Amino acid sequence: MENYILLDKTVALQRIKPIPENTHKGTQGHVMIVGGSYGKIGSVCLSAKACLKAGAGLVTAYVPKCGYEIVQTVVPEVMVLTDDYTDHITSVNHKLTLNAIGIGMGMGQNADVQQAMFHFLKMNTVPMVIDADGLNILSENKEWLEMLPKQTVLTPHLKELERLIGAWNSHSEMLEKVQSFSVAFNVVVIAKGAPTFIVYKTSVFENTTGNQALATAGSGDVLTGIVTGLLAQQYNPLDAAVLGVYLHGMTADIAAPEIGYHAFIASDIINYLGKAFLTLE
Ligand SMILES: NC(=O)C1=CN([C@@H]2O[C@H](COP(=O)(O)OP(=O)(O)OC[C@H]3O[C@@H](n4cnc5c(N)ncnc54)[C@H](O)[C@@H]3O)[C@@H](O)[C@H]2O)[C@@H](O)CC1
Ligand SMILES: Nc1ncnc2c1ncn2[C@@H]1O[C@H](COP(=O)(O)OP(=O)(O)O)[C@@H](O)[C@H]1O
Ligand SMILES: [Mg+2]
Repeated sequence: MENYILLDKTVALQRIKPIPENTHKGTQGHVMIVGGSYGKIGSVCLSAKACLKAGAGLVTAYVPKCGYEIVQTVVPEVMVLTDDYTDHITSVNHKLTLNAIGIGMGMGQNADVQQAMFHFLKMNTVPMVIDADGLNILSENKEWLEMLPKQTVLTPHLKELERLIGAWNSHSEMLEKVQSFSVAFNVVVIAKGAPTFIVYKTSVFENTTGNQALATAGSGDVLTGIVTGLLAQQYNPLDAAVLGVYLHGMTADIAAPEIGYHAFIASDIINYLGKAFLTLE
């Protein structure tokens, strides 16, 4: 296949940038992570913390009211804005100047949430990563895909991908369908699995890091936080996706000989992220 690239250390090294010595939190990028609903605020905590650990300067979580104390307690470094409603998001109102937005994890898909997503997409021009229920809502309303800012990053696992592009009969057909989808809507697609593929138009990157330790709740939420954090630091969307996937997988590769596959949880991806970055120093 044309433009088929194995995403290894060499490819990652070509894309990583050093953090300037004289930078400050205001220039490291401000991210808003939008998501959560009653019982699924943890997904936002994981995403927001991962985003900070990927180097973002400021992170604000936008959650329903029930998430306020949870996020403030679990991740004190993260600022919190709340929706007017208690259990789920009904609108995305903010006056922040943002560099990137990650949206969808734990958000649910009821009618209020879908309306909030529609009005948000109609006005938003900030670079975006869309995950989980954000993707499921787009699958239910495919005409909304036209509203996405160019090179929006979508992070479906294979089930979410099927909802978005329809079923496929072979691996090569899946990649062809993702490529056509990427061209049609000018989006970067992270097709998550074992392995993960990053597709932008005709380019396909096959990731070489990661292992079965990542098969654990919240590991995708963490990936969304990492990619959004990189996007806010002025990586272009494809580079943010490529580097984010590589580093996310690397955490599990570093952890495997130390703690094995069973006990590794999504918070460990966050804990090992520093060591993963160090492999690219
Ligand atoms: N602590 C939390 O608050 C958590 C919240 N989460 C949220 O829970 C909501 C539901 O997410 P789910 O992903 O479980 O729901 P989905 O219904 O989208 O996906 C799960 C289903 O897809 C199937 N599937 C097939 N191939 C798969 C693949 N390669 N990877 C994953 N699943 C595959 C699974 O077997 C399962 O039936 C999302 O909003 C998500 O963000 C989850 O991220 C888990 C942690
Ligand atoms: N066996 C595996 N090998 C490598 N990576 C895996 C494996 N299982 C899961 N992953 C990775 O873990 C993440 C799971 O994402 P997702 O299904 O969205 O989780 P969640 O919604 O619970 O956060 C993806 O990045 C996926 O590539
Ligand atoms: Mg997920």
